[in-house]
Amino acid sequence: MARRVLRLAITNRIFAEKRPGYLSHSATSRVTAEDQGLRDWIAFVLRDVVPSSYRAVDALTKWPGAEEPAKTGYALVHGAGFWDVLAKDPEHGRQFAGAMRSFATGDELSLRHVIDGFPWAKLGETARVVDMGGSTGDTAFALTERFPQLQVIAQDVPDIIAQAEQREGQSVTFLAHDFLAPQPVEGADVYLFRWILHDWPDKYYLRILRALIPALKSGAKMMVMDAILPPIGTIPNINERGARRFDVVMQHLYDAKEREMRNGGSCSLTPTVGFAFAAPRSRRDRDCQSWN
Ligand SMILES: C[S@@+](CC[C@H](N)C(=O)[O-])C[C@H]1O[C@@H](n2cnc3c(N)ncnc32)[C@H](O)[C@@H]1O
Repeated sequence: MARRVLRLAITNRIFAEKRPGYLSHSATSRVTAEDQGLRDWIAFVLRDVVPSSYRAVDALTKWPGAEEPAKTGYALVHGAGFWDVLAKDPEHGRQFAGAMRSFATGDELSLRHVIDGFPWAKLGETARVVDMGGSTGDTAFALTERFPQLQVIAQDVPDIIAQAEQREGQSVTFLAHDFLAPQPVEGADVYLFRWILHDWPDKYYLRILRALIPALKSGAKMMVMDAILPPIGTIPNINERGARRFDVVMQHLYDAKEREMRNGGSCSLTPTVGFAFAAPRSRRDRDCQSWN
């Protein structure tokens, strides 16, 4: 059986059989063996995404219009919502954080868009940045590496924060915090949401924003980094397909969505709770927006 499966894999350039009966690595199998993040990504797709998609129609039929992360194709497969499963299974959480790290290794989702997309240096010497749902700190470390004067606080759920490690010569503060609860870090200059709001249906999105408001000082910025769905057919098909694939996966995993450009993308609901639009900043000048 192994020979049959491996020979199928070889047709996808995974492993090679240069001499009949002798298996060797191909570039693809070698990078998979050596790159833990890539393996985490593959595990995320196979264990979380694909089975959830298979049950998505069942979930929509059972709970139409639910707007509940625990009423999804994912929940039908795993018996609970995505975030609840991760909270009980640290290895699953580690794997998800690894998958996120792996996503950021490609140019499209690179951390350099956070670093280059905003004039961080102009925030001043004592500026504080809170990375909401900041995982094990990749974004926070990228920011402090380039802008050592910034004080960056990475917040996430307790199990993820427990897995975060300091990096030599850099200092990031890690804080377990549920962003549905009132924000404990008051008066920061920037509250960053990188790949957060697209994980949440509107009802929860508004709860996240409302929980932040009492901590805001005058002039504080809320920075959102998410994809924005363009009007259909207005960008190259390969890019649009990628964005719409993410949109549908957000539904299957969390009953959430990528938001549309005509509604202000992932900033669409911010005016509802009193935020004002400041400026779009992105590599395409339109798919990341900052609000204050
Ligand atoms: C899609 S990941 C994005 C991670 C990170 N911002 C990045 O850019 O790679 C979403 C993050 O939100 C965190 N998260 C989920 N629910 C949360 C909650 N209630 N409070 C705080 N963080 C949460 C997850 O643990 C995860 O790290």
